[in-house]
Amino acid sequence: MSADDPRARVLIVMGVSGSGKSTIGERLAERLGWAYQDGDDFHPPGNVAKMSAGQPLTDDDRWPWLRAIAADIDRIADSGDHAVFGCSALKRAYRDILVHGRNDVRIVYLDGSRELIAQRMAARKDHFMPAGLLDSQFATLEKPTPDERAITVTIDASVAQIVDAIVVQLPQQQALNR
Ligand SMILES: Nc1ncnc2c1ncn2[C@@H]1O[C@H](COP(=O)(O)OP(=O)(O)OP(=O)(O)O)[C@@H](O)[C@H]1O
Ligand SMILES: O=C(O)[C@H](O)[C@@H](O)[C@H](O)[C@H](O)CO
Repeated sequence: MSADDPRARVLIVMGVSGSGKSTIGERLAERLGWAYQDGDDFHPPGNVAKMSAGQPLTDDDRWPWLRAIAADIDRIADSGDHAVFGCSALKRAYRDILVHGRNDVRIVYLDGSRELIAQRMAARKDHFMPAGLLDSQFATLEKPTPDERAITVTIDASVAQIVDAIVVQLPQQQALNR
């Protein structure tokens, strides 16, 4: 990111299920003094029921969900507020709905191996998402391309190290704003 970039108002922390979106997103928001919003809270009940039953979502299941998140991102950024959103945003077309050309909305990609994420999901309790959906999450994933100017961090590190790695990649002035 160059120094003349406008300051981001919204960061979208993306990645497959179990990559750490909620964990990292909450800590990053706390560090920046911003609100945290979880994309899972925008799913219609039918989507959650489907995933809980071990069925992957289709594009058609995801479009209305993504549009609802995009509307909330616009509301927050347009009002001059800030937030971190945790949202899988697995495909480029999904991210295009969320970002739609805004340069005050930036992507943070949590990059990790299937093995590490499967281990973390196996250890996780009280979550609707079955570990059996991880293969379909990876099959659907389109990693951000350079033109998306995403901040990419490896998740094979402590939560504090990952948050630090994100913050140092934010424009300098913003990183100091905490
Ligand atoms: N850096 C880390 N080191 C160790 N454990 C981690 C790390 N990041 C996340 N975890 C753990 O991995 C599990 C998955 O993390 P989390 O629930 O935040 O992922 P998620 O991407 O939000 O998942 P989902 O999309 O399914 O809601 C949790 O049990 C969390 O405590
Ligand atoms: O697009 C999707 O398939 C969904 O967003 C999933 O990724 C879940 O919402 C989440 O990751 C489970 O907790």
